[in-house]
Amino acid sequence: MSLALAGIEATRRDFSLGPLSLSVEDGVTAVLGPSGAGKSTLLEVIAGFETPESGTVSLAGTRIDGLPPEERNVGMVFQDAALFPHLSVAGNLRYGAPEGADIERTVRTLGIGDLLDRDPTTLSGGERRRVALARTLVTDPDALVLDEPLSSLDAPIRRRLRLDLRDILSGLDVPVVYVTHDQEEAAVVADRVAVLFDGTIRQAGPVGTVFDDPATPTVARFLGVENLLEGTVRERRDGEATTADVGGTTVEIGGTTLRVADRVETGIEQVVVGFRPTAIEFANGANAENTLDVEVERVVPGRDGATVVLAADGLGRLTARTAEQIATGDRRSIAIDPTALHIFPDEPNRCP
Ligand SMILES: Nc1ncnc2c1ncn2[C@@H]1O[C@H](COP(=O)(O)OP(=O)(O)OP(=O)(O)O)[C@@H](O)[C@H]1O
Repeated sequence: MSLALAGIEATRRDFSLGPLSLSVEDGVTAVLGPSGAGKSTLLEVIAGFETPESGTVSLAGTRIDGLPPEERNVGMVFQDAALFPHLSVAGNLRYGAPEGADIERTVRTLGIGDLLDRDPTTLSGGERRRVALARTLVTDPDALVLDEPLSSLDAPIRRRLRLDLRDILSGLDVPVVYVTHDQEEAAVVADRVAVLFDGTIRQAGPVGTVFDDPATPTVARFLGVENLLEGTVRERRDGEATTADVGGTTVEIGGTTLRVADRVETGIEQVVVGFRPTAIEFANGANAENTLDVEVERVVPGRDGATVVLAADGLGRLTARTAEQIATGDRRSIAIDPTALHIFPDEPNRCP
């Protein structure tokens, strides 16, 4: 089964979604984007609650965009996981389930057997999400869309449930569109990701590809590539891009040069170089590449080490993450692995 959107354009007062095309195969595709990007609007176009001005929505090759929501067989799980308060959990599951629905199997899959006699108002947030998902799954949908299904849950429950969701959703054999603004959640639950900004898809592909190789500085910044620096190409070198054989590109940024293992086409001079805070190492070895002297401006302790703001001559401020003992005012030497640097060649892709 595949779900395909082609040339979708929808307007909501001041907001325009699209033009947008997206193909979703069986398995989980996360739609990831900041608040107001149009993620919910996109789901509503798929489920039939929003009518686009142009474009088509097809399921298994058949157009469904002319059908009302109840005839599309697209299951939708809403953000607030609303259940019928006057029915028990079992009553909620039976309500709307088609003749012969395998409620028993869904109950087992979601591990909610103990909850069947409960009044929905007595459920915890996590339990309510499971029941809301179960209620949608018993309708045996041909496609499933979920709008931030784990929002407003406590972090530990969220972490546990997203692992469960991964197993449950990927076992369904239908296309699943999973909306979230949380990149970690997307990486755990989904196998593909589409990044939505200002109503358009900026990049779509396997989770690993999009996270490792963001297409533009805007996508990169959203995915945690916090250091983005504008520079000029000084040298292009062939050869294996390894530490032993210095291939790649040399970029000058404010009088400092950085070697990037990526290549840049001839003719492109102005680039943006990006790297994650974790790409910065506090160097001990003198022969590490891309070594810079920095001053520690700020240290913010965190769960996985500290986030550190560094002032680097010529480069401005950099953000690093480290478990090392470090204090404001320290002068340190850092090294940035050339293979951890991204290079964005296009002129319109300036630092966001
Ligand atoms: N019913 C509506 N009427 C008018 N404008 C709307 C309506 N629903 C959403 N919008 C606007 O459309 C834009 C996109 O909203 P949407 O809810 O799709 O974004 P989102 O990416 O899901 O955001 P969030 O992560 O905050 O839920 C926003 O600017 C919002 O204010």
